[in-house]
Amino acid sequence: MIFGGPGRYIQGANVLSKFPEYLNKFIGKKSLRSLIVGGKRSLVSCGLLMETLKENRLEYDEECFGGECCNKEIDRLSSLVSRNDYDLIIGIGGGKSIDTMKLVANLNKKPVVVVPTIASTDAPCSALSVVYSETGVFERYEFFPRSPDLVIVDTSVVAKSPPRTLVSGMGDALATYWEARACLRSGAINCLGGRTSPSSLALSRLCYDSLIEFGKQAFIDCQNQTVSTALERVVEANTLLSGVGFESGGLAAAHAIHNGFSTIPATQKFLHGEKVAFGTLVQLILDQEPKETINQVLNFCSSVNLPITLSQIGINTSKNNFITSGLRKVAEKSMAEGETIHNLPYKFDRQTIMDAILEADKLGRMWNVNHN
Ligand SMILES: NC(=O)c1ccc[n+]([C@@H]2O[C@H](COP(=O)([O-])OP(=O)(O)OC[C@H]3O[C@@H](n4cnc5c(N)ncnc54)[C@H](O)[C@@H]3O)[C@@H](O)[C@H]2O)c1
Ligand SMILES: [Zn+2]
Repeated sequence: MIFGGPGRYIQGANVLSKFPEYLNKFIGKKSLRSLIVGGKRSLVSCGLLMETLKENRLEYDEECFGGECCNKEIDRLSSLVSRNDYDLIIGIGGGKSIDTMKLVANLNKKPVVVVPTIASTDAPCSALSVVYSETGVFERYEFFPRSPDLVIVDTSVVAKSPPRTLVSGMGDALATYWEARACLRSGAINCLGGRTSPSSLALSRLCYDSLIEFGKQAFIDCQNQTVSTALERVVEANTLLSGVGFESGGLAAAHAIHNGFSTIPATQKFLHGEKVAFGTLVQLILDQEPKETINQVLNFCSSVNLPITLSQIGINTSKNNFITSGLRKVAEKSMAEGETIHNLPYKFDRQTIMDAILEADKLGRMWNVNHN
């Protein structure tokens, strides 16, 4: 088995004020010239980071992220790094800018510090990036020899982020235990090239249990911009536990179904974790999980507004040609060679996957009718 994790993971309210101290302690250099890259809103939300760098006379340049982790953006930022020979790369924001900067840092053999400003995915801790086309269609996973050197999550920044992004992170984290368990059962190879470790399964389970126990309260606390125990526990679940859990545990159907949905343009305005949540439901159906488990997941999703039907991820099954051609495209993409759906302990044909997607939608619609 192979188990991996970030060099150091730091989480708490206002931890960004100690950024120089952490750099010194964990990156091991006193004077560094950094490139900071993030989206406009994430750069604004990290004012404390910039102030602290200035106070400590640490040089940095800021660059705005273009919005997609695609070859064009990777090349643009990579040439900026090689032209200026920065000592350190700081990727801030959501999953896309973080993935881009992990990739850029690895291409240029520079240390990378990740500062998530939203707890929307488990991208911060992993040693891989997900690359898309310029129009947002999933292309490939890029794997690196090392995990990020440092991940710093300031929960006072996350508490002020849009609650929908925290919820999306819960959707991404919801899949982790079920996917890792499938990999352990099938003996699949995890994202690091080894077998799933029991430790990663235990962390994935803690991730799932944290969501069930604290998810709804964390959602309320984020709406009130309050750093609370529930928020801390969910940020840890979304970022650290899910990150280590999926990477050392392995991915399976939930993420493959998500990648399948990337072929449907109407789903692209929905966040990664929102589609992964629906993919989790599909995997539970493929896994023939008992009704109680499926109901627990449906109940959790609806308590935090995670999608449980196709229409909640933008697909109108009665109006467009989803049933006649879209559904087949989703199933085909999710079954492409190398896709993580093949990590399930049994083999499926395309029809079974199409049926499972429709069954998940049916259960979700019934749940909404009976509980709203
Ligand atoms: N590498 C991995 O291990 C891994 C794991 C999971 C997901 N991912 C990838 O992550 C990506 C999805 O990430 P995402 O859901 O975070 O989307 P995203 O990166 O597009 O971010 C969502 C939105 O939040 C905004 N945002 C960021 N910080 C903000 C703040 N403080 N306040 C307000 N808005 C803010 C961003 O500008 C963006 O518009 C996908 O490409 C997915 O494949 C990668
Ligand atoms: Zn994910």
